[in-house]
Amino acid sequence: CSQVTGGSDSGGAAWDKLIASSEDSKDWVTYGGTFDEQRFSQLTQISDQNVGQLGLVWSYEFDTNRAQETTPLEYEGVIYATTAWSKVFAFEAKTGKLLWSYDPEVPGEYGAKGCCDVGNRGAAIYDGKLYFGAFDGRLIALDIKTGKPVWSVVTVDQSKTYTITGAPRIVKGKVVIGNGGAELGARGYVTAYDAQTGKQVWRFYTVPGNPADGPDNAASDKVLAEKAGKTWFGEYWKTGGGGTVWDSIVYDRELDQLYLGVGNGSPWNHKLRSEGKGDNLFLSSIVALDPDTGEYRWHYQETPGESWDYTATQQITLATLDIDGKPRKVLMQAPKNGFFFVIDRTDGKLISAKNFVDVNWATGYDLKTGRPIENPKARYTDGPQAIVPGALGAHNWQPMAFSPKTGLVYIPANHAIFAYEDPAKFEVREGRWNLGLKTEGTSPPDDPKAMAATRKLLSGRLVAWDPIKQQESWGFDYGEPWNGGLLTTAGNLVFQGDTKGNLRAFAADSGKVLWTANLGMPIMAAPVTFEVDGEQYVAVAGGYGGAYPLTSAFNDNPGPRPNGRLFVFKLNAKGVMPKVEQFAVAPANPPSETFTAAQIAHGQQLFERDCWVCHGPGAISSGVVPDLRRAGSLSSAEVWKSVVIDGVLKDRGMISFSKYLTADDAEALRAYVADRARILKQQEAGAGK
Ligand SMILES: O=C(O)c1cc(C(=O)O)c2c(n1)C(=O)C(=O)c1cc(C(=O)O)[nH]c1-2
Ligand SMILES: [Ca+2]
Repeated sequence: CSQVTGGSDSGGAAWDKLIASSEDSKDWVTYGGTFDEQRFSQLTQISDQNVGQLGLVWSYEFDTNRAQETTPLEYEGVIYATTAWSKVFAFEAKTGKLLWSYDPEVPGEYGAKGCCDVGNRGAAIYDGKLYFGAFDGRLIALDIKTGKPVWSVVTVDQSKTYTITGAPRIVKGKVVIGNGGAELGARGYVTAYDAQTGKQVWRFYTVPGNPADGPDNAASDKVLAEKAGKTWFGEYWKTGGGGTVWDSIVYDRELDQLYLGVGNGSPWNHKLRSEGKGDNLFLSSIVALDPDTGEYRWHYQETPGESWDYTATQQITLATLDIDGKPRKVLMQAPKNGFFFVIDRTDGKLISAKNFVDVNWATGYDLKTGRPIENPKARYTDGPQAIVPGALGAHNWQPMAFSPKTGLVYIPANHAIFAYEDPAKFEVREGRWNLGLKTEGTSPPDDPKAMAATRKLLSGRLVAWDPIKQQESWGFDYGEPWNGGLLTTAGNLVFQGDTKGNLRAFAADSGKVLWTANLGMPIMAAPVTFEVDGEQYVAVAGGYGGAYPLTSAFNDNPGPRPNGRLFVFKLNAKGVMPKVEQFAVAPANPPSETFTAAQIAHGQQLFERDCWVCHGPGAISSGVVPDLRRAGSLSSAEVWKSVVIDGVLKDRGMISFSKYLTADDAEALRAYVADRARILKQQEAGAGK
């Protein structure tokens, strides 16, 4: 195995400078560390011999307790970190001194447009500027020295439910950015802008639009007309079709090619999206483009006719692997659907695919056709099905890492099942979730024994995967899914954080745990490493949120959550871990009044339609947003209505639902949550609390 190096890039002096610093492991200048997104550092000062002496240099408390997903960048002694709500901070790496910060002031109500919290995964550095996407769809360029805005463009139709959570990528003088929104209804695309001016260069739509509207006048017109259009049926455009590129965008310098990781269908349910017919290109695909023009080169579709939120947006890693005695230029991906893909990046042909976790939707891949061999029941067309991996994915946005030294890929894997069922009726609800699934009647059971049995089906694992043999080399188990992203180094190390706040260093070859520090809060983000003045540092952001905490009733800690923090380590540093405030959990707060059974039942139906996606199934929250069973507002019909109908908390993301709910509906919701609070109170009393 070897790193991807060389290539004949022609992007001018600034581009050459970025390439040079990306290849020098001293700085961490791109999202994935290098252009090949291996998240492998050549630095060896911190190694398997001395990692036990790693200590805290400094930490910095951010001003938000929402999802912290950032991969910080480090360039010439300065760390640049993004936070939830798309804020940016610049620190002197050695001391933690804040040099500047920038808040794009994303309107709080925009939070309700996100499927999966208001996180931001990172920024891009180029030619004296720092580029990042704001949650409300803006792409912003800051002066890297001062943090002052240089230009800003709106990349989406802000009247719709588009969001940006992913990092922009730099390609030869252009900034490329995608967007998210396919749970609510979106048509995916990426856009390239001139890095100097913010002027649009090209746009590529990943799925066809409404044929009645004619071509888009975009780089994708030809391939959508000639190839993709034929694979769609019905009135898919009513919900946009999906295919959002919300995370991975990778530039291949050897082949001068851009790869997009394309997302799930909108709605999820293939039957409702496309009459159950057709592959629906380019959903759940990796698409290769000409980076100069945005024109299509090839694609490989991982999940044809996607129906489970199986995105192919997950990290795309480039490498050269020796396969059957021949060096092959490959890309590797461990997408949501649970199979590890090795793909020839010269032509998009599937080389191998093997499941890296338990899966039941398919038994394998036919290497001749490149298609999955599906379990005939997986499409839930004849009744509900419990499918694994579920919508959370066997692997989500948490970055994986590849060490050319060990030849292993380190995957932060989830084991999480999901029940899919056709709805009785599907009506598009503009601005809200449009999955095309039955969500009513899917709340978790109250019986603690049944809850415990379900909880057992959820776990996580660090999988050290051999991509040539397509088998696990070693693994490390976690009791919960949603653990942190990965970093690997030439010092034979792998770093990963977990949901319990433990940051560990493992021996990259054997998996032996060599060092652990507890940061006092869950860690989802990936660590990075860099060198300043001859000393190697490791940095990672702590903080919880994102898709799993919001939509799961099985979080081990109901919150409220402390603010996220950036932590920086080096050898022999003696900094004391900050005392992270652990908030007391408020007791259940059922109001004394009684509600009718009809009210409660109606409220449950509405909750299971509109509320669970943030406040948790059965109103059991992760504490990332409030646990309503414990909320003060529950005691007062008036206060409750002021929130749900009048939108008094819209600046915190809790918009007015007056478009979707009447005042009577809001009161029914209060009745349901009150009932949930009453049950929680009984459980608390039973537990002697
Ligand atoms: O379909 C989409 O457009 C879209 C967007 C995003 C996003 O932008 O964060 C996520 C997802 N899907 C998704 O399926 C998912 O599991 C997910 C997790 C997260 C997160 O930040 O924790 N975002 C997203
Ligand atoms: Ca999605």
